[in-house]
Formats: sequence, C-alpha cells, structure tokens
Amino acid sequence: MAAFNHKLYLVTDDAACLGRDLVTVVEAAVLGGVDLVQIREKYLPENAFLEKTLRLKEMLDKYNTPLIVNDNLQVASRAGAAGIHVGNNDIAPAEILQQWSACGILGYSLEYEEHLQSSHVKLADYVALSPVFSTPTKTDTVTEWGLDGITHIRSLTTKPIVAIGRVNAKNAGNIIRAGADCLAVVSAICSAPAPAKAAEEIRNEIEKA
Ligand SMILES: Cc1ncc(COP(=O)(O)OP(=O)(O)O)c(N)n1
Ligand SMILES: Cc1ncsc1CCOP(=O)(O)O
Ligand SMILES: [Mg+2]
Repeated sequence: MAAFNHKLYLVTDDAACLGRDLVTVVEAAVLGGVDLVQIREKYLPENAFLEKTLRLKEMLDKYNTPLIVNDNLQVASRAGAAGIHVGNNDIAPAEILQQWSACGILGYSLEYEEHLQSSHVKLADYVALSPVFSTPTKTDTVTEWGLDGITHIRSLTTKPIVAIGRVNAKNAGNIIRAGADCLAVVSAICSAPAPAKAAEEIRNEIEKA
C-alpha cells in the first residue's frame, strides 16, 4: 500500500487544452502547485498513448512529480509510471497488483456507496468520489456525491479521498472542509488562460481550508 499525501491532482485532457501543447500546459500546472498528474486518453491507440505518456513522464521526472496512467495497465507498466487509476468498469485492482508488482499508487473511482466495502477499495491507495459535482468533461457517471456525500464517505473510511468533477478555485475550500484530502481537476486548469495561475489559486484555497 503506497502512502498518499498529494493535494492537487491534474487529470489531463488534450482536447481541453485549447490547442496548446499538453506537456507545456502540464508543466505550467506543476509550477503552479499541482503535485500529482494523471494522463487520461480515452481514444488514443495504445502505441500513441505510450509515446505520449513517456513524453509527459520525462518532463515530470524533472520535478519529481508522479505520473498516474488512466485505465491502461500495459501503458502504465511499460512507461514505469507511478501508478494507475481505474473504475468500476476497468481491470480490477487485484488483477493489477497480480500483474504489476511495481505498481505504486492505485486509485479507484467510487461510484456506489456499497462498493466502499469491496476488495477493490480495500486494495486502493485512494478513493475518488467521482463526480463530486456533475461535469460536462465526463458525462457517463452515476452518483453526484456533493459536499454532503464527501462528509458522509469521510465518516465511513480512513482511505484518502480525492474529489473530482467541476472542481475550481471557488469551490475548492468547501470541498476540502467537507472532508476531501485531495482535489482532482481537468478543465479549471487545462482550459485556463494561464494554467500556472489557475493551479496556484486552487492550491492556495486548499492550503487555507
Ligand atoms: C482521479 C480520478 N477520479 C476519477 C476518475 C474516473 O475514472 P473512471 O470512473 O474509471 O472513468 P474514466 O476516467 O476511465 O472515464 C479518474 N479518471 N481519475
Ligand atoms: C475524469 C473524471 N472523472 C469523474 S469527473 C471527471 C472529469 C472532471 O473534469 P472537470 O474537472 O473538467 O470537471
Ligand atoms: Mg476508467
């Protein structure tokens, strides 16, 4: 089980970067205060996904910022990533740990409260409350947890809680005060005119909360 003490987690979306180079946007975000990055590519063929992951990892290694790969165990292990994030419809955590002994951080999306008792959650280093607020960035979701949902799940588990879904500088403080340990963000950073400044503003709200 890996320690998890990250606070601001950038989940990438090339399409949200407004035509700018993804590595440049992510580097700015890291300089602004992002301390964990996930590469999320739902539609790239595996070779292109791996190539992009390696390019991003080369930059992130300069900052000692860990890179998590979404969904794809082959890409995660071949790139020597710091870990993987999966959900209910992906490869199961037990299978990941069986096939990838070097897996560091294993993240799992919590979509149903009943799954909190599952072996998937037991094996995870953090649970993502997904989504905390409904978001146009990902529409195939089940439960909008809201702030009360975070507080409720906080009372039921000691696992680190990551909140994702329409997180921004305005709601960051409330989400942390509700019980989240870490905020995961796509558009409020990737689509910001100045990603470094956007990351810094969210980070400041986290630190103040
Ligand atoms: C940090 C974080 N939280 C939730 C998700 C969503 O994962 P999942 O439910 O598997 O959906 P996809 O991202 O695969 O569409 C995530 N990727 N990262
Ligand atoms: C990947 C993912 N999983 C749950 S919501 C989401 C997207 C969050 O995107 P945004 O920060 O733009 O709302
Ligand atoms: Mg997934």
